[in-house]
Amino acid sequence: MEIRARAPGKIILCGEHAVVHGCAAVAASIDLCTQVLLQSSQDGDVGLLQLELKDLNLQFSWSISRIQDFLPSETLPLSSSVECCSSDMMERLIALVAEHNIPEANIGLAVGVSAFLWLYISIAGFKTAKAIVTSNLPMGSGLGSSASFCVALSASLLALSGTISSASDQDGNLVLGERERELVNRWAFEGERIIHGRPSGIDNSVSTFGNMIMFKSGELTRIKAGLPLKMLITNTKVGRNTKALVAGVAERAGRHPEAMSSVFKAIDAISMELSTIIQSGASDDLSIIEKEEKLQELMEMNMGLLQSMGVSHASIEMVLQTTLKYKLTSKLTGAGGGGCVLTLLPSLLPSNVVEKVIAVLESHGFQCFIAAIGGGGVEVCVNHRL
Ligand SMILES: Nc1ncnc2c1ncn2[C@@H]1O[C@H](COP(=O)(O)OP(=O)(O)OP(=O)(O)O)[C@@H](O)[C@H]1O
Ligand SMILES: C[C@@](O)(CCO)CC(=O)[O-]
Ligand SMILES: [Mg+2]
Repeated sequence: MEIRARAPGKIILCGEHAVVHGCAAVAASIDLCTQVLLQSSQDGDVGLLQLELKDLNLQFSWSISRIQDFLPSETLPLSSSVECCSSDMMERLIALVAEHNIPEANIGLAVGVSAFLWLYISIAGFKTAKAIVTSNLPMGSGLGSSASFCVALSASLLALSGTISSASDQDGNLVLGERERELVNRWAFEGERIIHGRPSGIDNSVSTFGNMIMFKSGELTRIKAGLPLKMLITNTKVGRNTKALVAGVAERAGRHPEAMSSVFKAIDAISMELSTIIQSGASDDLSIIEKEEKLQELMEMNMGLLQSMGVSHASIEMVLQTTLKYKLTSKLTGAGGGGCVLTLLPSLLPSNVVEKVIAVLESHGFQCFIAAIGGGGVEVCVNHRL
């Protein structure tokens, strides 16, 4: 059997970090994704669990009996009853991953590989298989690489275990119902917990369900954009990790509880207003230009509040200043500390302005692209004949 799953990355239009503290945030899927190819019985590889990270040219392999010796197996696999990874289990997973020498430059991968092991064993049990992962999302850059990795893995493993087994459409993709997507999402959240420590769940939710969502206190509301949105994404290429940034904000909130709670509350109000504007249709009193101006103002306010949380970075400030010279508004997206920055491209902006701003940003060593926003969520395709 061969299973393919793909799950999109995301941008956060408003509300990152505050969403971890129960406030509203707005996110949309983008047309960059992580793909997992799961091959169940490999001739000659019986008794092995293999993971290949193709883009990084890295391979991991464990004998199933070694994993069984190492991990308490009484309750595994769990598949339809989602459980979180205990700290004891986490220590064992880290030890299993540490048996492979991950190059120092990729050391952040250790948590991703631990999440793979946890999802694999919890959902599929001790089956022989090989997972090949590819992604065109920049890793650790604010575009939800960790969530799309966990969502694509969870979906493929739930299909392998037979827990999700819907009919296929004409392209061979499983037609996933709401409950099946919900199960994928809950497992992906557990994977995100291993990578992030304290995720809000917004990244895995938008990757699972796609389109545009508002997310608050674990609740997802779908948003139908009435306004065409075009965003330039600038990758500063400054590496950072979401877990450390989220922990840093929590520490600041611990030191200044009243001030930080006001910051979070202001962001909540900005997210609500932003979602209302995005959803308003063409028949609304305000023209598209007026709406775009409001969005720019809200993005600017959100960015100011993110600065006050301590999650900006010199590279992000450089993008803000550069785009401002062209009267364009930008904000960081995702956890900040480097990573990616969004710039709203208003509908009447001449294309030569976009070209000029991209040229200046790229002259600083940044990488710019325009991603399509709001496509579908996770897709799974099962081929029983292989
Ligand atoms: N394709 C992948 N293969 C293996 N591990 C991955 C992959 N993509 C992401 N990861 C794991 O996720 C980590 C990056 O997650 P992190 O949350 O810090 O960044 P992000 O998800 O790209 O950004 P954000 O959370 O701000 O949207 C990597 O260090 C790795 O452990
Ligand atoms: C920084 C954060 O708010 C968004 C990361 O994309 C973390 C989270 O919500 O899990
Ligand atoms: Mg992440």
